[in-house]
Amino acid sequence: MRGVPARPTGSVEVITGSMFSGKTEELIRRIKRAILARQRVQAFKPRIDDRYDAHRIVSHEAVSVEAVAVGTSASIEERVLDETDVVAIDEAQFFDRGIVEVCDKLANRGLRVIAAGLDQDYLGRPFPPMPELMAIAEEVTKVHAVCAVCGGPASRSQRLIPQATTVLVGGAESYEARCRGCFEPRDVPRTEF
Ligand SMILES: Nc1ncnc2c1ncn2[C@@H]1O[C@H](COP(=O)(O)OP(=O)(O)O)[C@@H](O)[C@H]1O
Ligand SMILES: Cc1cn([C@H]2C[C@H](O)[C@@H](COP(=O)(O)O)O2)c(=O)[nH]c1=O
Ligand SMILES: [Zn+2]
Repeated sequence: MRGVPARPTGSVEVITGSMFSGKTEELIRRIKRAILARQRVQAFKPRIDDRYDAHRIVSHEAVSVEAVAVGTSASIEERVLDETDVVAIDEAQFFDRGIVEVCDKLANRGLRVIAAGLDQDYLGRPFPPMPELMAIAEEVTKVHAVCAVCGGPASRSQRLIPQATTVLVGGAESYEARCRGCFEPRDVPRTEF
């Protein structure tokens, strides 16, 4: 019987949630499983995120994998090799809007694209370009941290220092995970705005 012509089916998977929710751990888990399945994986991170290591994706628990740090979504597209099966991207919220089209194109070429990133900023607003990335994804996984105040499931990132720019790279010294009830989006002193 003549079957459907063999054509690799690509896809976009998004892993999202607040800070400390395990997005990077889940991304690394998927990367490791793909490598075990002998798939060729390329991992990328935004150059701006130099918190733990410039050339590795590193979780808050210090689990890490090798990655290429790039400045723009176009650099990801340029660097993807013909033989690559899986493209993994961490901190996708730090990329320009072009990341949506790049992920879409790669998936249309038959690649599996896995992108992890924050869904909300420190004020609880959708963090572009994550909403658009989630819209074009085949699969969205929302993970939760533990609320630093009440111990419930946390969906928000509470900024602890008075800085009112959307982008502020940092870890536990500047942010904690909070649930909806404990989140105080206006905790930053107004004079600092
Ligand atoms: N409030 C918290 N809730 C859950 N995990 C936390 C919390 N604070 C620190 N962690 C640690 O962070 C790890 C998750 O790190 P990571 O995958 O880098 O998260 P994300 O990428 O979502 O910021 C957890 O395994 C845990 O050890
Ligand atoms: C809420 C929020 C976070 N950031 C920064 C802080 C960290 O550098 C990353 C998130 O890292 P994680 O792997 O999810 O822990 O984003 C920011 O710049 N602006 C914000 O509003
Ligand atoms: Zn709470």
